Amino acid sequence: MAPQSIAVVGLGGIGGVAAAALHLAGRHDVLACVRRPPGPLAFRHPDGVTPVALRCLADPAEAGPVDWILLCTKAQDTAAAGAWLRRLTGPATRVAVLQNGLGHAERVRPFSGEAPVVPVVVYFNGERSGAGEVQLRRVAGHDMAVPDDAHGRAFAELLRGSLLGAHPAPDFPTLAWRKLLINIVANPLTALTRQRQRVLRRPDIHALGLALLEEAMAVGRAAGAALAPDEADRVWATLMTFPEDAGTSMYHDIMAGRSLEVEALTGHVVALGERYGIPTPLNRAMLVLLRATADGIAEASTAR
Ligand SMILES: NC(=O)C1=CN([C@@H]2O[C@H](COP(=O)(O)OP(=O)(O)OC[C@H]3O[C@@H](n4cnc5c(N)ncnc54)[C@H](OP(=O)(O)O)[C@@H]3O)[C@@H](O)[C@H]2O)C=CC1
Ligand SMILES: CC(C)(CO)C(=O)C(=O)O
Repeated sequence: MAPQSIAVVGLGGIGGVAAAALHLAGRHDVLACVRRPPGPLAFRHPDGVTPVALRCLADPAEAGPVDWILLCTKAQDTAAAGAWLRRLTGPATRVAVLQNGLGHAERVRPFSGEAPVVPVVVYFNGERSGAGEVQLRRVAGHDMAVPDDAHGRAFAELLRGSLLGAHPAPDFPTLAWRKLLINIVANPLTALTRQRQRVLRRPDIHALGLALLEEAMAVGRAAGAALAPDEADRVWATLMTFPEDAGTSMYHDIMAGRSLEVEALTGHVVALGERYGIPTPLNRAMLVLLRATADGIAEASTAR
């Protein structure tokens, strides 16, 4: 693959790790599109800590079309990043969406038009600290999964030689559902308890998590995902392989008083449950708590 121009939109946990890894690999021209230019960044990864000096733009009006856009904002911030997507998209642009949830292409099409979209299931854990550090925590298995088509394979090739890899997966829709299952338990349970993933080791949280998963799995199966009969146990076993000192993206948001990615995760499962006539009372209860918490955060930030 010839050197590509890559714009990473959103330099948080995931965007920070992706931009740093691609920049360090040195094969491509990486630009970070941010709201506020960050100071110097230190990239903490399994092999050590490396300083990275990323080229940054803070004004979409200064951006032009690139080969690849990596959209790394929260799902609810996609529209706010629309000005970046419009300016960065040209006839040869592909958009990789590194966001949790489903429906990646539908979220970005209003802003990137006909550009091919690569939905990316992200498995690695990324954390951006206020101290100018971005940290990659690896999990067992692949860092990311993409559809096994020409654009997905091109995304995997883009990352070749970097600290991150993407696996082109023929059963991508089921993998995306499996990831959503992880997110409808790990994210709300860490955020609402304000504890990192260690809290998932509690037997009472385990029991609640399995019950949330059983409801969501019924919805996933109705939506066509090929989930195993013992999928809930498998999801929990996967969660137990994650570092217990890792947070989740929603945990970091609640601790920092930022908006919460509620509707794309628990909200989506509850909405699909309604569509298919599948009851999801426990997820609905989580949704009420998450929405009330998110509203409280918004009110507190307006009052400041
Ligand atoms: N963190 C993780 O370990 C994982 C996260 N994910 C998913 O990846 C996605 C990204 O999550 P994560 O990296 O944790 O989120 P973060 O909140 O850490 O980062 C999101 C970034 O987007 C930026 N942003 C928001 N709006 C705009 C805008 N209009 N223009 C430019 N930048 C903008 C924010 O900027 P600012 O700094 O100014 O607020 C922030 O830096 C989410 O969908 C999440 O669920 C998936 C797997 C793991
Ligand atoms: C896998 C997990 C729970 C942790 O990285 C995640 O997807 C997130 O934090 O949003």
